[in-house]
Amino acid sequence: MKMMSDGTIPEHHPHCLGCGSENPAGMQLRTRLDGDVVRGEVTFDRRQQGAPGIAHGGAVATVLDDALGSVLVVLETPAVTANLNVSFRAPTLLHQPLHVEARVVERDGRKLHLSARLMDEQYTTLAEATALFLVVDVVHFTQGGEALPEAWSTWGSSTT
Ligand SMILES: CCCCCCCC(=O)SCCNC(=O)CCNC(=O)[C@H](O)C(C)(C)COP(=O)(O)OP(=O)(O)OC[C@H]1O[C@@H](n2cnc3c(N)ncnc32)[C@H](O)[C@@H]1OP(=O)(O)O
Repeated sequence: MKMMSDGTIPEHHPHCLGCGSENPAGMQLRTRLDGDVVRGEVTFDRRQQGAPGIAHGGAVATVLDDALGSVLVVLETPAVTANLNVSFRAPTLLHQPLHVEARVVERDGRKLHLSARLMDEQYTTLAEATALFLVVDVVHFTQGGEALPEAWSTWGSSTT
């Protein structure tokens, strides 16, 4: 389970490499690796609307969680969100190209402390998240009762 050779992270649901599913709620978050930081772009539309013309906070949180999930590709470590804290700093407008970034803050055994930010075109912060991800065995994902993508068969095998 790795990123593409050009540093991009496959455009479909980024932490579901090879599963073929789309981003949650139809959001087209595209991510790539820039050094140790996952960067991406997203534009919200009416499907993610909360107040008129403004993205729903849950949609904003979803994009941040999705970007955080992409960090797992960088770490080559299966993990899940245990805790996600989102601060909404300014309204996130629909139909505007936005920037997202996510990174590792600290790793402490199974605990991955990650952070992410959503910014407007001028890189003003709209929302930011801190998260605790916990490393799991890939078997965790079989609880849904569905077959896992072939690309996941070696996911986590290079980590302790
Ligand atoms: C590629 C596939 C997708 C990748 C994921 C993308 C992001 C997602 O959307 S994941 C979906 C949402 N998340 C989930 O469904 C997770 C559901 N929760 C679980 O399965 C479990 O609670 C799980 C695995 C997180 C933790 O369970 P478990 O492995 O038994 O850990 P547990 O023993 O309870 O806790 C381990 C440590 O973490 C701490 N911890 C656990 N949960 C939390 C929490 N919510 N907040 C703070 N600390 C926590 C515990 O206190 C403990 O700390 P310590 O070792 O210091 O005592």
